[in-house]
Amino acid sequence: MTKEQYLEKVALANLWMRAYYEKDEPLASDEEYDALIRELRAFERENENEIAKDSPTQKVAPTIQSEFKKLSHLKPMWSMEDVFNEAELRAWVKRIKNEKNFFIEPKFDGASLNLLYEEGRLISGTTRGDGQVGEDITLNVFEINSIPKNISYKERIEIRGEVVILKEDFEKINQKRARLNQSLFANPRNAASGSLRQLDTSITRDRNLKFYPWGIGENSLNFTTHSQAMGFIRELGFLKDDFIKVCKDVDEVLKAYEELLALREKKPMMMDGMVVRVDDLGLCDELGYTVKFPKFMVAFKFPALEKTTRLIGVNLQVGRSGVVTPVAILEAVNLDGVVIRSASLHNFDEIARLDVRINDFVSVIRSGDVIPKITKVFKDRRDGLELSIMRPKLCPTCQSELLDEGTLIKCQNIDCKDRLVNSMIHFVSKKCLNIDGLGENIVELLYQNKKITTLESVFHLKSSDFEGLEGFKEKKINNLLKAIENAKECELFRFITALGIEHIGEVAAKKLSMSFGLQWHKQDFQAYMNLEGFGEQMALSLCEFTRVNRIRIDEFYKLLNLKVEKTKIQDNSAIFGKSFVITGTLSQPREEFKALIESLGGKLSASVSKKTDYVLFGQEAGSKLSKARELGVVCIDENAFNELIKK
Ligand SMILES: NC(=O)c1ccc[n+]([C@@H]2O[C@H](COP(=O)([O-])OP(=O)(O)OC[C@H]3O[C@@H](n4cnc5c(N)ncnc54)[C@H](O)[C@@H]3O)[C@@H](O)[C@H]2O)c1
Ligand SMILES: [Zn+2]
Repeated sequence: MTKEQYLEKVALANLWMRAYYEKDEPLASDEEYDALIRELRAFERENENEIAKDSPTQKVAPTIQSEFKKLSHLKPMWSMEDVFNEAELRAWVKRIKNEKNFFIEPKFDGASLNLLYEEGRLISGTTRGDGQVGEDITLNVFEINSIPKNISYKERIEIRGEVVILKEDFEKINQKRARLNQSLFANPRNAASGSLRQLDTSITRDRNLKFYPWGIGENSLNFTTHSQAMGFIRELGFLKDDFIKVCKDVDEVLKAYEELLALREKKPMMMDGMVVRVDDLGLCDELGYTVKFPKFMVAFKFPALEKTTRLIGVNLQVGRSGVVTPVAILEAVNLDGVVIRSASLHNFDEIARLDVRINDFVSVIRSGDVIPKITKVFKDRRDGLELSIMRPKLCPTCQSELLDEGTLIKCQNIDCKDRLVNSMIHFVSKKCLNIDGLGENIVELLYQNKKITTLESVFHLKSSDFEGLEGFKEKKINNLLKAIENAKECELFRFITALGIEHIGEVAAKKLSMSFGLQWHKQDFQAYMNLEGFGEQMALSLCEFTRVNRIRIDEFYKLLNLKVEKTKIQDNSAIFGKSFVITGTLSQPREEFKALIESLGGKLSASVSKKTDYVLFGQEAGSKLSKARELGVVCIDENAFNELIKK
């Protein structure tokens, strides 16, 4: 590398650092950034006199420009040296000339936070910043529940730790940001940092952040080991992870690493490695610091779960409802042992929002979910060879014209092969008719051989249909036919779920089955609307589906012998057949009143109309009660209700 190339790379690394620390919007994946830093270090080792003053290797982080007031730390904060394998860990051990008593704990992937307590009161909270000066985010810090505002220790002390976001919350926040057309957080770390470094404290409150202490700055404690000191700190009311211990030698550290790595999927927050540090504080002092990190500790990194790859194409999949879903085809990339070749793009609006094109470099992450996601498109790396992803006009399977509804694009041909096959796969799946032995591949095979053509045809399958099909021996055929026979006797709600009606999942199917039994498909809009938890979309979808399929469902019944569990209803009660609306806060959860009313043959509905018989109201009842009074509906409180049902 020439000096010029070196300086260019320093500038690029600084640009990436700024985007990462200042905007929480990385321009590269960690892997790429780390590779760049390794190149810089290699040059700097060979050319000690040429090291650029502003090289990222010479500072914890750049001085952050933001809208926050700046606050100096009493004691500096540091970055941490990485080791990636046993050899590098052992090399570090050799360098520090210490082979025993290592404190280890998870390295959560979040944002560092420095808390200052005086006289037992939380005074301020600051980000790490450039290590000397951080951003004053005290107001936001007060919104984090796991940070005690008062502690029993009265001396002045700086407590440092990691603010993390849970994986499930990360997914939820990104889903919400996608809906609001905002850029996604690339990873939970950026999300945690972004949630702390913003001016609206209510956002911080809503994000359910957690704080885990890992260190102490300014203090006048008198402990001889880090483990003792942190034990004391945690007792002041901070969160504690289970996986914290002192290992007596390097072998134990290596064992702990394997154990912690095995816990990675299970932990509710992201970990990017295990922190290993010298436990003896006297020795730590002796070892001291470089310009960038303590010499007495390292981050023993885990394999990356987020990487940069290239989008090389888009596949279109037609689901059972006809919705066409674009799936990104990626240049294969290994995320912690799993080779990723595709990622869902959800829909065409998502593609437009990300402005992702074929040949783009993208960042993919596997967080809590199994399905990898594209969180970033690196637009500044485009070279002009990118191709736009077009909204399709024709169904990729049956070539019929697609209906473009905006967010969703649908194939409307009900005989479209993919629609049929996917409907059948759903129909026989575990949550639906649960026909063991009819997996995806077999459904495809039977469809291709024209043995099943409609949902009904599954029930007409006979031994001879399997003749000549690969892999089907007598026993397998008999088992499958037996499973189909059994499925005929399944519960009604499974059958309703199996039909795959839009917006009607298992819970709604149960409700329909409980409320209307076998007549569930002969109700009107208002009857569906009156069901607890049913909204307009669901009711409309049911009306539309049953209008078209009413006779078909009756024909189905002739083939099947469905079990109906209807709520046992007391038909002689005083409220039999009466309709109720509940409003306000009652002495018991609403669910209990609902169950009681339903068991006595009463009906519940969500809104008040002239047809409502009773409004049961509790504390702080609002507009529903006033509307009921206006309409002259009988309004009763809990006491009156109890009297009524006694009759
Ligand atoms: N993608 C990019 O463009 C880009 C840019 C800059 C940095 N980065 C990434 O950031 C990382 C380097 O950042 P860094 O210098 O802030 O270091 P770091 O995040 O790797 O390590 C230091 C930090 O670890 C945290 N930490 C978590 N658990 C800890 C524990 N138990 N004890 C002590 N500290 C703990 C602390 O907040 C501390 O500040 C690298 O992974 C790098 O790839 C990426
Ligand atoms: Zn089609």
